[in-house]
Amino acid sequence: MSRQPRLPWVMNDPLTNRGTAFTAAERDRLGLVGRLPDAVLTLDQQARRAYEQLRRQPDDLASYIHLEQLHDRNEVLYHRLLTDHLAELLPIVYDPTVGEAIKTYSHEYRRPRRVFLSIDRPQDLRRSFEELDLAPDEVDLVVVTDAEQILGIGDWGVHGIQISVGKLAVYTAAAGIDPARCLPVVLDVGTDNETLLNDPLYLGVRHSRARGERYDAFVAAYLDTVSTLYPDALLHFEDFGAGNARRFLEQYGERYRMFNDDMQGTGAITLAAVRSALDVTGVPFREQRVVVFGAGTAGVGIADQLREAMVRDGLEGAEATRRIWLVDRPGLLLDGMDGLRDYQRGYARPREEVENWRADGAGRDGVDLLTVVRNVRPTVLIGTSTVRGAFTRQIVREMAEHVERPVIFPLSNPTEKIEAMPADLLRWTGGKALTTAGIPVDPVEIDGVRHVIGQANNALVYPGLGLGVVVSRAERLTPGMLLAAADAVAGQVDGRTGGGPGAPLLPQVENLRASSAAVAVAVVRAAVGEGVARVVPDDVVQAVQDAMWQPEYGRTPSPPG
Ligand SMILES: NC(=O)C1=CN([C@@H]2O[C@H](COP(=O)(O)OP(=O)(O)OC[C@H]3O[C@@H](n4cnc5c(N)ncnc54)[C@H](O)[C@@H]3O)[C@@H](O)[C@H]2O)C=CC1
Ligand SMILES: CC(=O)C(=O)O
Ligand SMILES: [Mg+2]
Repeated sequence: MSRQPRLPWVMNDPLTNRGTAFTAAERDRLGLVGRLPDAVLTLDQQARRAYEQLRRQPDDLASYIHLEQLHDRNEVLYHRLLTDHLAELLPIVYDPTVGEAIKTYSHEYRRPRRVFLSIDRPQDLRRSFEELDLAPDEVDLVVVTDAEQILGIGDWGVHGIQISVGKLAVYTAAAGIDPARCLPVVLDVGTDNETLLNDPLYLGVRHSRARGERYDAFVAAYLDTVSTLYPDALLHFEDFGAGNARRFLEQYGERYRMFNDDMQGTGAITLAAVRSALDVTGVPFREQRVVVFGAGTAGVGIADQLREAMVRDGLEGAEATRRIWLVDRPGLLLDGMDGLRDYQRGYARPREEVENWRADGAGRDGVDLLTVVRNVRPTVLIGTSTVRGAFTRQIVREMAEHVERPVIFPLSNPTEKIEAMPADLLRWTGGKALTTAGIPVDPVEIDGVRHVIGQANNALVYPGLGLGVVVSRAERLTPGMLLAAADAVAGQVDGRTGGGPGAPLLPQVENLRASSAAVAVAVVRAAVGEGVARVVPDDVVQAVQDAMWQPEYGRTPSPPG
């Protein structure tokens, strides 16, 4: 006689489990008699208990682990908690704590979440999805990383699965993307992180990072497989290394419904924040001088979006490019420099430009950021370098000498990588700086004015963008849809003239659900306008509301088969 010692399927699957909220009738029907204590709790009561347990965790990493365990037990309850305490919990399940969690993944490992693809087992790629048993129309979103540049903390191999998980948690919490219709994926292609390779508990494939043809073929096979199996899904790329991110978007962006968050999402949120800042300064885009420190995936993605904004504001392409200066490890990027990456080349400055800067410190070893700021007199300074403290007091004061309201965005994540804390930027400029940061930071009081700092993190834009794609079933993600998303984010802010001194440049995380819905509406309209929508809702606002999944127990799950 066969025995079934395991818990019934319904409690093992976090998408169907309700724990103590199963009613007596459900317990009877689903084989749960005697499996649960007598009381039947409401979701509210469960959420209260879960929150109390969370509050007892000693630190952020412990809170992250606690929340992930809940995520693995009961998705509705997990998302209910996240939705109820969004501003408090986003920094735990996402940036910055997710960075800590990624570093310790092999040691803190409890349960796997979804799809691990090993470059050493390419024959398993298709099967790894097929055995999930999802129909072609049952997947809205697939977030994939190869973990080469996780946030600003570098190469973390298979640990990168948690950035895919974290990004998806935000999609659901912020924009109500149904968690049952999402897949987090890691392409485990090896790692160059020697700490991991030498750790006996490391869970990924134990060799250096595959590159070249083998790697490219694996990514191509991934794209072919997911787009065939799930033809409606948005294929989100996250935290690939500099170069690969852009290369894949350029190579495949026309063929697949693809989105690179670090380039396009970051570009869009930064554009929104600059737009809000310019509402305060009153100086148009075409007159900006932009210095980007850290010319990688995010930095050049931002440069591209700001350049486009200047073109829309009346400049020729070449004129707009001339208003952007990129600074990277060798200093200001100059024509003919050794090691210039192809995506940086278009922004490299003519060497003649810096000839007269020599006296200011532009030596043979390159032109450093201070010298660039002194000579360029930027109106906007962006940090995407991963270099903590790179925006020194001297550099910031120098910038503030030449411009009334310096716009300074230190965007590197997590906290240990930020170019300057907004509180310092405000102090050093007597409250004049218009600033945001990639991480959440507390308000700062300067001379009696309370400055609320918006979070310039792509999390403020990609959830709404994704929802817009889901609702419109757009064939592609177009530049017009990205621009609409940025405009919709900026439109949530009172242009500070309305908001008053110290008001944030971006919508507050507390309002993220409303803001994401507004972004989705704008994205659907843009998709329709550009002719890429496969669904054209009569009432876009209502269609977006209707599409937002709510963390509630719906119909009783029925047994499979
Ligand atoms: N706030 C947001 O929404 C986002 C923030 N980021 C942050 O931006 C940072 C960069 O990310 P990615 O662009 O993906 O990485 P990346 O590796 O593509 O780019 C980093 C760039 O900074 C340069 N760099 C490193 N050290 C430098 C130094 N000492 N001086 C000048 N340049 C230096 C590198 O050479 C590289 O070009 C990370 O901290 C990441 O968290 C990235 C995406 C979104
Ligand atoms: C926010 C984000 O995507 C990053 O830091 O990579
Ligand atoms: Mg990223």
